[in-house]
Parts: sequence; C-alpha cells; structure tokens
Amino acid sequence: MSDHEYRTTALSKVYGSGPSAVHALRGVDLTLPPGEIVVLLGPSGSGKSTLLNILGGLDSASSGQAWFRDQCLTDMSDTDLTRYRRNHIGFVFQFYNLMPSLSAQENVELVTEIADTPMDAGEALAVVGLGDRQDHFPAQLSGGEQQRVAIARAIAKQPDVLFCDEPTGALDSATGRSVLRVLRDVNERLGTTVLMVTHAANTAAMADRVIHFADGAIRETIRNTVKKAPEDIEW
Ligand SMILES: Nc1ncnc2c1ncn2[C@@H]1O[C@H](COP(=O)(O)OP(=O)(O)OP(=O)(O)O)[C@@H](O)[C@H]1O
Repeated sequence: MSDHEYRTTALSKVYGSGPSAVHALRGVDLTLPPGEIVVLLGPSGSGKSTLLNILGGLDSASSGQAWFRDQCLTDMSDTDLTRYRRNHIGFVFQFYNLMPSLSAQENVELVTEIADTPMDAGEALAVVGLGDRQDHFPAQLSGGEQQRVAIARAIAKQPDVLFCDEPTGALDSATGRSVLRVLRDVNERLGTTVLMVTHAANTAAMADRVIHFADGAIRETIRNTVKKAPEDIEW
C-alpha cells in the first residue's frame, strides 16, 4: 500500500512540435498524500489544467511518470485509464454541464446508475445541502445550486479524488463561498482528496497544501498549518 495518493517524476507535456511546440509542463516532481485539499495557483497558461488533466486520466504525458497510489498512469492503456477514471475520480468544471431536461436527482442518477458502489442520489444531494431541491430542474436553480448539483453528481460514485477546475469561476463571491464550503464538507465527511485549480487566490487559505505554478513548473509548495473556513475567505 503506497503512502501517497499521487506522485510524479519529471512529468512533462509538450503540445505540438517544432517551432510551434508548447511546453505546458517542464519536469514536474510532486508527491501528494491522500485526504488533503490541494489548491493549484498560477498565471494563465502556466500548466495547472494540464497537470490536473494528466492526473485525472484525461490527457497523456509526453515524458516522465505519474502514479495514482501504486498504479502508473503514464503506462496505462486507454481502457485502463477509463476504468481508473470511472472507479476513482470525480470531476467538477467551471460550467456545470447539467442536463437541462433532467431534475437534480435525475442528473445525479446519470452517474449512480453506472457506478460500482454509488451513494443514493438523494444522499449525495443532501451532502451538498440540496436534499430538498431534488425535483428541481437546472433552470430553477441558481448558479451556485447548479454547481452543487454537479458536485453531488461527482461525489455520488464515491470517488477517492475530486478534481475541480475553476469550480467557482462563474460565481459571485457569496455563492462561490457556499460551493467551497461544500467541497470542504466533502473532504471532511467523506475523506475525499480535493485537487482544485483556481484563479481565486484567496481560496488557498482553506487548503492543506498550495502549489504555485509558473511556466510549466512548480515554483513553490506551501503547507498551511492553519486552514481558514470557506465562510471566512475574502475575495
Ligand atoms: N490541447 C492543447 N493544444 C495546444 N496547446 C495547449 C493545449 N492545451 C493547453 N495548451 C497550452 O499549454 C499551456 C498550459 O495550458 P494550461 O491550460 O495547462 O494552463 P493553465 O495554467 O491551466 O491556464 P488557465 O489558468 O488559463 O486555465 C498553455 O500555453 C496552453 O495554451
């Protein structure tokens, strides 16, 4: 049994080739223990989403290695990566990608119907504070509520890791805070590791670990000894 959730060595990603090649990741070495909230910060284009996509099994590396526990992601076939995503990973994106013609409960059930050990859809909605809104359609919910349905959908299959790419990017600060509170609750109540890319730098205050990216590399990693409650975060 490995003691890390993720480990990378000299992880690199180059898009394209020749003079137009883009070096999105330039040799990233990283070790992340399980159960943490990790926030990735850095300028636009610094490689945060690329790292998230490789660790989440959505993209491949050009060189170097990445492991999830004792499984080497960079050696996996597409079929194994699909299985890895299905069994271990939940995704939350900036735009909620809910089906407009389905209720909140039915949107969550899209996932619970194909997962191996799912939570009940109503229970997942209760975790995000929407237990009483399960029959509402996306158009009847605020942006923050829709994002919480998306989080319920992501956690309903009981993933080990929740990947969040700009989860509050489309939300005002009060609504954004309510979404961050839900992510903190998921981490604390279910033990889910949360990896979050954000431009909202103040979000770093609620993280166990903050990774600063610049130009495809980790510039600095900070471990917070004291974490702020999401409701106390200013932005
Ligand atoms: N599919 C792709 N094809 C070509 N270049 C890409 C592709 N995806 C990303 N890139 C480039 O790789 C670099 C890193 O992009 P990435 O999306 O990882 O940065 P980021 O830090 O997440 O940026 P942002 O904060 O704007 O989302 C950028 O220069 C980007 O243009």
